[in-house]
Amino acid sequence: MRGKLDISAYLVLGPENVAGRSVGDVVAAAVSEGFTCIQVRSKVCSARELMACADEAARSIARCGASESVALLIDDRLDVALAAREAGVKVDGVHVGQSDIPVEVCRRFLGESGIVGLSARPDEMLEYVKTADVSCVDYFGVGPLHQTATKPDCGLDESGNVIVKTLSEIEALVAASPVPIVVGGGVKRDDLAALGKTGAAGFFVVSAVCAADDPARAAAELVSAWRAAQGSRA
Ligand SMILES: Cc1ncc(COP(=O)(O)OP(=O)(O)O)c(N)n1
Ligand SMILES: Cc1nc(C(=O)O)sc1CCOP(=O)(O)O
Ligand SMILES: [Mg+2]
Repeated sequence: MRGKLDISAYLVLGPENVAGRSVGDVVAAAVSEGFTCIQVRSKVCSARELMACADEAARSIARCGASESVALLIDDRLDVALAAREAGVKVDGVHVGQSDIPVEVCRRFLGESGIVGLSARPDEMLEYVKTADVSCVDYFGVGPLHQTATKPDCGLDESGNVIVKTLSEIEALVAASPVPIVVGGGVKRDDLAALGKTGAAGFFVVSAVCAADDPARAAAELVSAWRAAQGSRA
């Protein structure tokens, strides 16, 4: 799976995001419409609840026949990823932030075939992307493109102001980064044409799919807009 990792259309979700639906149903809607990567992320679930969510997501991916092409990652929690694997759930890796388990430790426990995504440092991001040791990292998650209620603490500077990433900053990050970059934070369909031109490997969303009236339709529109953006590059 690591060699085939595709972060072009990346859904991040937990039970608090799905507006009364099930995580499994929203994952199925996204994967059946072409989403390529799923991350289970919850700031309210217990470890056991996260394991159950991962199981639900993995079953939906399997029902779509995509277990060998769509990666399933867990946000923050290497312990949950390993425990879920131990319980027979096909978890492919983790996405960690700067205050989570270090990427070297994630790599050691997940093995060479595991996937490790890392959020780039919000301060001095360009310098960080240029100089970080990426030997254990498969991609950088970068944001926010826009302020977002889904993660009110993202992009905050020392004074508590939200600093969003401009398209030219993203372009510079992509050019400087030795690993692919996926961009999120308030991303909607209308952002994708411009985002595609930055050279980012993909986009990640929570609410554009999870809060939509029709998640499958929203997912299909996002995938189609991203593909159109890729087609018009060059
Ligand atoms: C793909 C992707 N990119 C960035 C993040 C943010 O991760 P982090 O900075 O660890 O913040 P939390 O998601 O843990 O609040 C992400 N989860 N996924
Ligand atoms: C999990 C996450 N990380 C971000 C970052 O900028 O690092 S923004 C974000 C949440 C994105 O949710 P929505 O698509 O609903 O805005
Ligand atoms: Mg995190």
